[in-house]
Amino acid sequence: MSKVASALTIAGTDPSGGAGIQADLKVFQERQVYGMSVITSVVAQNTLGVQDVQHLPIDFIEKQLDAVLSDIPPQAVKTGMIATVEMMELVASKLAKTTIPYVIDPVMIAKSGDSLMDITSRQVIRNTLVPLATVVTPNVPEAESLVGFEIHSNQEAENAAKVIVEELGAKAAVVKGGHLEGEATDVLYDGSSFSYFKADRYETKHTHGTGCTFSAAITAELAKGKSIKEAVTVGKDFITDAIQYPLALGNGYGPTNHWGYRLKGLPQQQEVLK
Ligand SMILES: Nc1ncnc2c1ncn2[C@@H]1O[C@H](COP(=O)(O)OP(=O)(O)O)[C@@H](O)[C@H]1O
Ligand SMILES: Cc1ncc(COP(=O)(O)O)c(N)n1
Repeated sequence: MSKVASALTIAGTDPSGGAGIQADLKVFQERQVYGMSVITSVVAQNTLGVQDVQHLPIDFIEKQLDAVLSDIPPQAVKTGMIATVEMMELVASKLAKTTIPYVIDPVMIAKSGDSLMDITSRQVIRNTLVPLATVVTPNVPEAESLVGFEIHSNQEAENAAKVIVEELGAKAAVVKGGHLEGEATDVLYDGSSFSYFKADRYETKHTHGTGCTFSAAITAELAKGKSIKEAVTVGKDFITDAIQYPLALGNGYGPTNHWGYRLKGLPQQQEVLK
């Protein structure tokens, strides 16, 4: 009997399937990792935006965490949408008792512009969850919020990654360049050196869930025992293929293609822009 690695995502939902828990579980499966999930908030959203959010009661989130952690301890954990201070404190108290590799995607605002984390929590995440992280994967606005200065270049992204590690206490940080100009370049700092992960930038509006997909792939690789640098390399390839072979679903910012990597080498699909 072969033993499969397992990974846990603690996040909000996306009934349209492109982001949040639904995206994470698809990516875990694609990376041959057994996926588990704890839901923090139920979100009524689609490719057009967020229509409504219901946070689950804190004691019920705790019951879900205890149910999973006491029965099938994962080899890696990721958090996505953790909207409130209470939720951050709960998750931090559980993860502080473990040594499981932990990826934080500090989800703050959806691609549609809707807020997924309240303003106070954006400050509190720095002191609660970030110090526990193996890797933090902020996009540019999230990194700016974490470090308190603006990022317009790869050099400023490097500075931000360094602050997240050396001042906020994460083991490593990848500042993603999806929101910058030019190539889609992400900067990793692991406490000793910087690594650059570069890909062509594709002209597409189907970027709903890119951050979730990237961080879930990194989590899956850490669960399999890969190093941080190896995991980010796989995550970058995985998200690039997921963006490169879009599905053209929905009427807004469509989801990425979570099996895009299987199409590697084929001509890029034609987008059907609606
Ligand atoms: N248009 C694009 N073409 C290629 N890669 C992209 C594109 N947009 C984002 N990426 C990549 O997707 C990943 C997620 O980045 P980003 O979109 O910035 O995150 P988020 O979803 O958190 O805003 C990063 O590796 C980034 O470089
Ligand atoms: C529940 C949930 N979590 C995260 C995102 C962010 O998605 P993106 O990766 O497009 O910023 C989202 N829209 N919904």
